[in-house]
Amino acid sequence: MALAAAGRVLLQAGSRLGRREVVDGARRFANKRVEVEADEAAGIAVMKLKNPPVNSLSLEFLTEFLISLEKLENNKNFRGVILTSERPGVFSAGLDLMEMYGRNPAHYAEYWRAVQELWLRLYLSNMILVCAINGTSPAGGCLMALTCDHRIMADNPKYTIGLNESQLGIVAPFWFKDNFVNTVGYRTAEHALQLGLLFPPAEALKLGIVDEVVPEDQVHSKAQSVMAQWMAIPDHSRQLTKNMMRKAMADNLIKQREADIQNFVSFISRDSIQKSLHTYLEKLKQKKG
Ligand SMILES: CC/C=C\C/C=C\C/C=C\CC/C=C/CC(=O)SCCNC(=O)CCNC(=O)[C@H](O)C(C)(C)COP(=O)(O)OP(=O)(O)OC[C@H]1O[C@@H](n2cnc3c(N)ncnc32)[C@H](O)[C@@H]1OP(=O)(O)O
Repeated sequence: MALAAAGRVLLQAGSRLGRREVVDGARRFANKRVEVEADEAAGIAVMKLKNPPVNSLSLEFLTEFLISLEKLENNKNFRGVILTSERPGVFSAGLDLMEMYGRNPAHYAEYWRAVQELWLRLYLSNMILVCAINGTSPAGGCLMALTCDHRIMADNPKYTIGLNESQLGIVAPFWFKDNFVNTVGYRTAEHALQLGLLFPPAEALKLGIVDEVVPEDQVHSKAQSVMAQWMAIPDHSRQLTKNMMRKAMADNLIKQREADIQNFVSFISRDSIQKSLHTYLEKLKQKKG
Protein backbone atom coordinates (compact mmCIF):
# COMPACT_ATOMS: atom_id res chain seq x y z
CA MET A 1 0.00 0.00 0.00
CA ALA A 2 2.72 2.43 1.06
CA LEU A 3 4.73 1.47 -2.00
CA ALA A 4 1.78 1.99 -4.33
CA ALA A 5 1.09 5.44 -2.87
CA ALA A 6 4.71 6.49 -3.21
CA GLY A 7 4.70 5.16 -6.78
CA ARG A 8 1.72 7.37 -7.64
CA VAL A 9 3.59 10.37 -6.26
CA LEU A 10 6.55 9.52 -8.46
CA LEU A 11 4.36 9.10 -11.52
CA GLN A 12 2.88 12.53 -10.84
CA ALA A 13 6.39 13.89 -10.44
CA GLY A 14 7.27 12.29 -13.79
CA SER A 15 4.48 14.05 -15.58
CA ARG A 16 5.40 17.31 -13.82
CA LEU A 17 8.83 16.92 -15.37
CA GLY A 18 7.02 16.77 -18.70
CA ARG A 19 8.99 13.80 -20.03
CA ARG A 20 7.64 12.23 -23.18
CA GLU A 21 8.45 8.69 -23.91
CA VAL A 22 9.74 7.74 -27.29
CA VAL A 23 8.29 4.43 -28.36
CA ASP A 24 10.25 2.73 -31.09
CA GLY A 25 8.40 -0.22 -32.60
CA ALA A 26 7.08 -0.97 -29.10
CA ARG A 27 10.44 -2.54 -28.34
CA ARG A 28 12.40 0.34 -27.04
CA PHE A 29 11.36 3.12 -24.77
CA ALA A 30 13.48 5.81 -23.33
CA ASN A 31 13.29 8.88 -21.27
CA LYS A 32 16.23 11.18 -20.86
CA ARG A 33 18.13 9.23 -18.26
CA VAL A 34 17.11 5.61 -18.67
CA GLU A 35 16.99 3.60 -21.86
CA VAL A 36 14.95 0.41 -21.96
CA GLU A 37 15.37 -2.22 -24.65
CA ALA A 38 12.31 -4.34 -24.14
CA ASP A 39 11.97 -7.73 -25.80
CA GLU A 40 8.41 -8.58 -24.91
CA ALA A 41 8.42 -11.92 -26.72
CA ALA A 42 11.43 -13.07 -24.72
CA GLY A 43 10.08 -11.43 -21.55
CA ILE A 44 13.38 -9.64 -20.93
CA ALA A 45 14.25 -5.95 -20.77
CA VAL A 46 17.65 -4.32 -20.60
CA MET A 47 17.61 -1.11 -18.55
CA LYS A 48 20.55 1.15 -19.30
CA LEU A 49 21.47 3.91 -16.88
CA LYS A 50 22.11 7.01 -18.94
CA ASN A 51 22.74 9.99 -16.69
CA PRO A 52 26.05 11.53 -17.79
CA PRO A 53 28.72 12.07 -16.79
CA VAL A 54 28.74 9.38 -14.08
CA ASN A 55 25.19 7.99 -13.72
CA SER A 56 24.74 9.64 -10.34
CA LEU A 57 21.36 8.90 -8.82
CA SER A 58 19.83 12.36 -8.97
CA LEU A 59 16.19 12.96 -8.08
CA GLU A 60 15.30 13.26 -11.74
CA PHE A 61 17.13 10.06 -12.55
CA LEU A 62 15.39 8.20 -9.70
CA THR A 63 12.00 9.42 -10.87
CA GLU A 64 12.59 8.34 -14.44
CA PHE A 65 14.07 5.02 -13.40
CA LEU A 66 11.13 4.19 -11.14
CA ILE A 67 8.62 5.04 -13.86
CA SER A 68 10.41 2.77 -16.34
CA LEU A 69 10.64 -0.04 -13.81
CA GLU A 70 6.97 0.28 -12.97
CA LYS A 71 6.05 0.00 -16.64
CA LEU A 72 7.88 -3.30 -16.82
CA GLU A 73 6.44 -4.54 -13.52
CA ASN A 74 2.92 -3.76 -14.77
CA ASN A 75 3.39 -5.77 -17.96
CA LYS A 76 3.11 -9.41 -16.97
CA ASN A 77 4.99 -10.45 -20.11
CA PHE A 78 8.22 -9.19 -18.59
CA ARG A 79 9.90 -11.64 -16.27
CA GLY A 80 13.48 -10.42 -16.20
CA VAL A 81 15.49 -7.20 -16.29
CA ILE A 82 19.18 -6.73 -16.97
CA LEU A 83 20.51 -3.60 -15.33
CA THR A 84 23.57 -2.00 -16.86
CA SER A 85 25.21 1.31 -17.73
CA GLU A 86 24.86 2.91 -21.11
CA ARG A 87 28.34 4.31 -20.52
CA PRO A 88 30.86 1.50 -19.90
CA GLY A 89 33.45 2.64 -17.37
CA VAL A 90 31.02 3.89 -14.76
CA PHE A 91 28.08 1.76 -13.70
CA SER A 92 26.92 4.42 -11.24
CA ALA A 93 28.72 6.94 -9.02
CA GLY A 94 26.02 6.40 -6.42
CA LEU A 95 23.76 8.98 -4.87
CA ASP A 96 24.03 12.42 -6.38
CA LEU A 97 26.13 14.45 -3.97
CA MET A 98 24.55 17.67 -5.21
CA GLU A 99 21.16 16.43 -3.93
CA MET A 100 22.67 16.16 -0.43
CA TYR A 101 24.75 19.33 -0.36
CA GLY A 102 23.59 22.91 0.17
CA ARG A 103 19.87 22.14 -0.17
CA ASN A 104 17.01 22.65 2.28
CA PRO A 105 15.42 20.05 4.61
CA ALA A 106 12.34 19.64 2.40
CA HIS A 107 14.56 18.76 -0.54
CA TYR A 108 16.61 16.30 1.52
CA ALA A 109 13.37 14.61 2.64
CA GLU A 110 12.01 14.37 -0.91
CA TYR A 111 15.31 13.00 -2.15
CA TRP A 112 15.63 10.43 0.59
CA ARG A 113 12.08 9.15 0.03
CA ALA A 114 12.98 8.57 -3.62
CA VAL A 115 16.18 6.75 -2.66
CA GLN A 116 14.20 4.51 -0.29
CA GLU A 117 11.65 3.91 -3.03
CA LEU A 118 14.33 2.84 -5.51
CA TRP A 119 15.74 0.35 -3.04
CA LEU A 120 12.34 -1.06 -2.03
CA ARG A 121 11.14 -1.41 -5.63
CA LEU A 122 14.29 -3.15 -6.77
CA TYR A 123 14.75 -5.27 -3.67
CA LEU A 124 11.14 -6.49 -3.71
CA SER A 125 10.75 -6.79 -7.46
CA ASN A 126 9.00 -9.95 -8.60
CA MET A 127 11.08 -9.89 -11.75
CA ILE A 128 14.48 -11.53 -12.08
CA LEU A 129 17.10 -8.79 -11.81
CA VAL A 130 20.54 -9.45 -13.25
CA CYS A 131 23.13 -6.73 -12.85
CA ALA A 132 25.74 -6.31 -15.57
CA ILE A 133 28.28 -4.11 -13.80
CA ASN A 134 30.26 -2.63 -16.65
CA GLY A 135 32.09 0.01 -14.65
CA THR A 136 32.88 1.47 -11.29
CA SER A 137 30.10 1.26 -8.73
CA PRO A 138 30.61 2.98 -5.38
CA ALA A 139 28.08 3.48 -2.56
CA GLY A 140 24.54 3.90 -3.95
CA GLY A 141 25.73 2.32 -7.21
CA CYS A 142 26.84 -0.73 -5.28
CA LEU A 143 23.55 -0.74 -3.38
CA MET A 144 21.61 -0.83 -6.65
CA ALA A 145 23.65 -3.84 -7.71
CA LEU A 146 23.11 -5.49 -4.31
CA THR A 147 19.34 -5.45 -4.82
CA CYS A 148 19.72 -7.68 -7.87
CA ASP A 149 19.43 -11.47 -7.88
CA HIS A 150 22.73 -12.00 -9.70
CA ARG A 151 25.73 -9.72 -10.27
CA ILE A 152 28.25 -10.00 -13.09
CA MET A 153 31.20 -7.60 -13.10
CA ALA A 154 33.57 -6.68 -15.91
CA ASP A 155 37.10 -7.89 -15.28
CA ASN A 156 38.84 -4.54 -15.33
CA PRO A 157 41.05 -3.74 -12.33
CA LYS A 158 40.29 -0.02 -12.78
CA TYR A 159 36.69 -0.66 -11.75
CA THR A 160 35.76 -0.85 -8.09
CA ILE A 161 32.65 -1.62 -6.10
CA GLY A 162 31.72 -1.24 -2.44
CA LEU A 163 30.11 1.00 0.15
CA ASN A 164 32.60 3.84 0.61
CA GLU A 165 30.33 6.20 2.58
CA SER A 166 32.64 6.49 5.58
CA GLN A 167 35.37 7.88 3.31
CA LEU A 168 33.03 10.78 2.53
CA GLY A 169 32.37 11.40 6.24
CA ILE A 170 28.85 10.01 5.97
CA VAL A 171 27.33 6.76 7.20
CA ALA A 172 25.73 3.95 5.23
CA PRO A 173 22.12 3.79 6.52
CA PHE A 174 20.97 0.63 8.29
CA TRP A 175 19.23 -0.80 5.23
CA PHE A 176 22.34 -0.32 3.04
CA LYS A 177 24.26 -2.07 5.82
CA ASP A 178 21.69 -4.89 6.15
CA ASN A 179 21.70 -5.53 2.40
CA PHE A 180 25.50 -5.64 2.46
CA VAL A 181 25.69 -7.89 5.54
CA ASN A 182 23.22 -10.32 3.96
CA THR A 183 25.44 -10.47 0.89
CA VAL A 184 28.95 -10.73 2.33
CA GLY A 185 28.53 -11.67 6.00
CA TYR A 186 28.93 -9.67 9.19
CA ARG A 187 32.71 -9.56 9.67
CA THR A 188 33.51 -8.65 6.08
CA ALA A 189 30.79 -5.97 6.14
CA GLU A 190 31.95 -4.51 9.45
CA HIS A 191 35.50 -4.21 8.20
CA ALA A 192 34.62 -2.90 4.74
CA LEU A 193 32.01 -0.41 5.99
CA GLN A 194 34.21 1.16 8.66
CA LEU A 195 37.05 1.67 6.20
CA GLY A 196 34.74 2.55 3.31
CA LEU A 197 36.53 0.05 1.10
CA LEU A 198 36.10 -0.19 -2.64
CA PHE A 199 37.12 -3.49 -4.20
CA PRO A 200 38.40 -4.35 -7.67
CA PRO A 201 36.52 -7.18 -9.42
CA ALA A 202 38.70 -10.11 -8.30
CA GLU A 203 38.41 -9.12 -4.63
CA ALA A 204 34.72 -8.33 -4.96
CA LEU A 205 34.24 -11.84 -6.29
CA LYS A 206 36.21 -13.39 -3.45
CA LEU A 207 34.07 -11.54 -0.89
CA GLY A 208 30.80 -12.39 -2.64
CA ILE A 209 29.90 -8.80 -3.51
CA VAL A 210 29.56 -10.03 -7.09
CA ASP A 211 28.74 -13.52 -8.30
CA GLU A 212 30.89 -13.62 -11.42
CA VAL A 213 33.70 -11.70 -13.07
CA VAL A 214 33.98 -12.00 -16.84
CA PRO A 215 36.01 -10.28 -19.60
CA GLU A 216 34.61 -6.83 -20.25
CA ASP A 217 33.31 -7.68 -23.72
CA GLN A 218 31.37 -10.66 -22.36
CA VAL A 219 29.41 -8.93 -19.59
CA HIS A 220 26.29 -8.54 -21.66
CA SER A 221 26.26 -12.03 -23.21
CA LYS A 222 26.92 -13.53 -19.77
CA ALA A 223 24.02 -11.56 -18.34
CA GLN A 224 21.78 -12.96 -21.09
CA SER A 225 22.85 -16.54 -20.42
CA VAL A 226 22.41 -16.14 -16.64
CA MET A 227 18.97 -14.69 -17.29
CA ALA A 228 18.04 -17.72 -19.41
CA GLN A 229 19.08 -19.99 -16.56
CA TRP A 230 16.94 -18.08 -14.05
CA MET A 231 13.99 -17.95 -16.42
CA ALA A 232 13.91 -21.73 -16.56
CA ILE A 233 12.70 -21.73 -12.94
CA PRO A 234 8.91 -21.45 -12.52
CA ASP A 235 8.04 -17.87 -11.57
CA HIS A 236 5.73 -18.73 -8.70
CA SER A 237 8.28 -20.80 -6.79
CA ARG A 238 11.13 -18.38 -7.46
CA GLN A 239 9.05 -15.36 -6.49
CA LEU A 240 7.74 -16.93 -3.30
CA THR A 241 11.28 -17.92 -2.35
CA LYS A 242 12.62 -14.43 -3.10
CA ASN A 243 9.87 -12.88 -1.03
CA MET A 244 10.51 -15.26 1.84
CA MET A 245 14.21 -14.32 1.82
CA ARG A 246 13.73 -10.56 1.48
CA LYS A 247 10.43 -9.50 3.04
CA ALA A 248 11.61 -9.13 6.62
CA MET A 249 14.46 -6.83 5.69
CA ALA A 250 12.28 -4.65 3.47
CA ASP A 251 9.54 -4.52 6.12
CA ASN A 252 12.10 -3.26 8.57
CA LEU A 253 12.57 -0.15 6.45
CA ILE A 254 8.88 0.18 5.53
CA LYS A 255 7.82 0.27 9.17
CA GLN A 256 10.28 3.07 10.03
CA ARG A 257 10.35 4.88 6.73
CA GLU A 258 9.35 8.30 8.09
CA ALA A 259 11.79 8.04 11.00
CA ASP A 260 14.55 7.08 8.55
CA ILE A 261 13.78 10.17 6.47
CA GLN A 262 13.89 12.41 9.54
CA ASN A 263 17.14 10.78 10.60
CA PHE A 264 18.66 11.39 7.18
CA VAL A 265 17.49 15.01 7.07
CA SER A 266 18.90 15.87 10.47
CA PHE A 267 22.17 14.02 9.77
CA ILE A 268 22.82 15.51 6.35
CA SER A 269 21.84 19.03 7.50
CA ARG A 270 24.57 19.12 10.15
CA ASP A 271 27.28 21.70 9.48
CA SER A 272 29.99 19.11 10.06
CA ILE A 273 28.47 16.73 7.48
CA GLN A 274 28.00 19.51 4.94
CA LYS A 275 31.67 20.42 5.47
CA SER A 276 32.72 16.81 4.86
CA LEU A 277 30.72 16.72 1.63
CA HIS A 278 32.23 20.03 0.56
CA THR A 279 35.73 18.66 1.14
CA TYR A 280 34.93 15.50 -0.81
CA LEU A 281 33.47 17.45 -3.72
CA GLU A 282 36.59 19.63 -3.79
CA LYS A 283 38.73 16.50 -3.86
CA LEU A 284 36.78 15.21 -6.85
CA LYS A 285 37.37 18.52 -8.63
CA GLN A 286 41.10 18.60 -7.82
CA LYS A 287 41.53 15.08 -9.13
CA LYS A 288 40.68 16.51 -12.54
CA GLY A 289 42.90 19.55 -12.50
C1 LIG B 1 23.95 6.11 13.07
C2 LIG B 1 23.69 6.60 11.68
C3 LIG B 1 23.33 8.00 11.66
C4 LIG B 1 22.87 8.62 10.60
C5 LIG B 1 22.74 8.02 9.26
C6 LIG B 1 21.62 8.63 8.59
C7 LIG B 1 21.57 8.78 7.32
C8 LIG B 1 22.70 8.44 6.39
C9 LIG B 1 23.31 9.63 5.82
C10 LIG B 1 23.85 9.68 4.65
C11 LIG B 1 23.94 8.52 3.75
C12 LIG B 1 23.99 8.97 2.34
C13 LIG B 1 24.40 7.86 1.46
C14 LIG B 1 25.11 8.08 0.36
C15 LIG B 1 25.55 7.03 -0.54
C16 LIG B 1 26.23 7.52 -1.79
O1 LIG B 1 26.02 6.97 -2.82
S1 LIG B 1 27.27 8.88 -1.67
C17 LIG B 1 28.06 9.00 -3.23
C18 LIG B 1 29.32 8.21 -3.23
N1 LIG B 1 29.96 8.28 -4.52
C19 LIG B 1 31.25 8.43 -4.69
O2 LIG B 1 32.02 8.51 -3.76
C20 LIG B 1 31.75 8.52 -6.13
C21 LIG B 1 32.42 9.81 -6.40
N2 LIG B 1 32.86 9.87 -7.80
C22 LIG B 1 33.97 9.28 -8.22
O3 LIG B 1 34.70 8.65 -7.50
C23 LIG B 1 34.29 9.46 -9.67
O4 LIG B 1 33.52 10.51 -10.17
C24 LIG B 1 34.03 8.19 -10.53
C25 LIG B 1 35.09 7.14 -10.19
C26 LIG B 1 32.64 7.64 -10.31
C27 LIG B 1 34.16 8.57 -12.03
O5 LIG B 1 35.40 9.16 -12.26
P1 LIG B 1 35.62 10.01 -13.59
O6 LIG B 1 35.07 9.29 -14.75
O7 LIG B 1 37.06 10.40 -13.59
O8 LIG B 1 34.70 11.30 -13.43
P2 LIG B 1 34.94 12.58 -12.49
O9 LIG B 1 35.42 12.19 -11.15
O10 LIG B 1 35.77 13.56 -13.25
O11 LIG B 1 33.46 13.12 -12.32
C28 LIG B 1 32.79 13.79 -13.37
C29 LIG B 1 31.85 14.80 -12.77
O12 LIG B 1 30.85 14.10 -12.01
C30 LIG B 1 30.84 14.60 -10.67
N3 LIG B 1 30.46 13.53 -9.76
C31 LIG B 1 31.13 12.39 -9.54
N4 LIG B 1 30.47 11.61 -8.68
C32 LIG B 1 29.36 12.29 -8.33
C33 LIG B 1 28.28 12.01 -7.45
N5 LIG B 1 28.17 10.88 -6.76
N6 LIG B 1 27.31 12.94 -7.33
C34 LIG B 1 27.37 14.09 -8.02
N7 LIG B 1 28.38 14.41 -8.87
C35 LIG B 1 29.36 13.51 -9.01
C36 LIG B 1 32.26 15.12 -10.45
O13 LIG B 1 32.30 16.02 -9.40
C37 LIG B 1 32.55 15.74 -11.78
O14 LIG B 1 31.87 16.98 -11.83
P3 LIG B 1 32.48 18.24 -12.62
O15 LIG B 1 32.67 17.78 -14.03
O16 LIG B 1 33.80 18.58 -11.94
O17 LIG B 1 31.47 19.32 -12.46
